[in-house]
Parts: sequence; structure tokens; C-alpha cells
Amino acid sequence: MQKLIAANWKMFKTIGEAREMASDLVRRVGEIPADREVLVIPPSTAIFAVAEEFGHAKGFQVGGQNFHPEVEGAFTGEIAPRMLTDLCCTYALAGHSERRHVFGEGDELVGRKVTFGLENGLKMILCVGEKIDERKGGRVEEVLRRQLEVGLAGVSRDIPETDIVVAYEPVWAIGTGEVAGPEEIVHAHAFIRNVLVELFGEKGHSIRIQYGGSVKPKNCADILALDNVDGVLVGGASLQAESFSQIVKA
Ligand SMILES: O=C(CO)COP(=O)(O)O
Repeated sequence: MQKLIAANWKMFKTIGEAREMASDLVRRVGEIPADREVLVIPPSTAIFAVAEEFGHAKGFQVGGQNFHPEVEGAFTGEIAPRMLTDLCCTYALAGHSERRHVFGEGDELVGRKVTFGLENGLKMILCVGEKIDERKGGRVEEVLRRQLEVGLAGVSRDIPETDIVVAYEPVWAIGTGEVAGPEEIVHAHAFIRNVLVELFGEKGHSIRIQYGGSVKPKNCADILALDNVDGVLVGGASLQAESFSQIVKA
């Protein structure tokens, strides 16, 4: 299965900055390794500019960080999945910890986004992960199970396995420089794999599980080599072409 190497730019980069980085990235990466898929997820204002810079560069994709699960309507400030596909997006995120914990999104809303995005032409990356107090309280599995079961509740068992991705992002490792240790990653990913098999049967073995949280050029090869790590979702280190191109090729 191809590893999914994704850049989450969060609320960084104007159109000009995004264009510059996108063209630099294409130049630095050159040909994407055959076993990799590359996805850049800019703020919505810069998605189309990045898609244009990627142009015909083979294999570079763009995605959306968020959307509202309706076709269209009176939802000031929101954008719809069909507006993301209109901007050439192939993927979107749901349930990122910043959406959950800064903007108060709960599991049910996250689940509606996953289902609605899939029904409207997007592949969906469901982000899950425990907070530090949940880890200290021995509740990692309980939290992951709930986020997966509710987040994937509306997803048909018949969807292609490449349409859904789970990103394990322990909240305490995001933007802190404190990457989860190999045992923590392997344990969490194995647990997620088991839940995916419970939910989707055999297909659960081929649904990709990304790791996210302080991924850098210097640690990404080791992380990508761990069991059940089928890609990475990168924040800070995805903002420079130099570091993200190293991660793509690691
Ligand atoms: O939130 C993340 C990706 O979605 C991870 O961010 P950092 O790589 O900056 O820790």
C-alpha cells in the first residue's frame, strides 16, 4: 500500500507564500517515490493556487482542512465539500485535534463530516488522539475506540479502502516537539488496526493509519518504518519545502 505523506499547513501562508512553497516543493521532490502519495492541505484561501502550481506535476494532490457537512445553504463562514472538490481537492480532514479542542467539535459532528465528505467526492482523513490527561489516566484505548466508532459510524463497509484514512495524532505531541515514542505509536496503531478490522472486516487491514505529532525530517524514516504506520500527517515541518521534501523522500 502507498504511504500517505501529508502536509497540514493549518492557518499559515498567503496565496503568494503558498505558491512559492508549492513550486519549490515540486522542484525539490522531483519524481515522487512509487510507494508514496503526497498531499498538501493549505488554508482554503490558498488551495487553488497550490493546485495550479502543482499543475501537471504527477502525484501532487491538494486537500481541505475542514468543511461543513451540507451541500450549500445559509452557513456564514463555512465551505461545502463540493467547493473543495471544485478547487481540485481529493482529500479532507475531519476531527483534527484543533477542531475538536479549539472549536469544540464533538464526535457526532466529526462522524457526520466523514460520511458527508465521502458521499460528496472526497477521501476522508479521520484524525483521532488522546489528550495528555487521558493518557495519564490510562484512557488511551477508550478515547481512540470512541473517536473511531462514532467517527466512522456512518461509513459503509463497501467503500474502497483507499477512501478512508485514520490519522493518529496524540494531542500532547502536536506542535510540542515531543514526538510519541516508538512503543506508544506501535501500541496505538495496533489498537486502531484492531478496531478497523472489527468495523470493516478484512478491509480494515488495508485502511491506512498515519501518525502525526512533531514529525520532522530527522525522525520520519524511523516512524514510517514502524508496524501499521502507513503515512505521516505533518504540521510545523511541512511549512518549508526543504524539510517537507526530505520527509516525502525519507
Ligand atoms: O497537527 C499536526 C498535523 O495535523 C501535527 O503538527 P506538528 O507536526 O506541528 O506537531
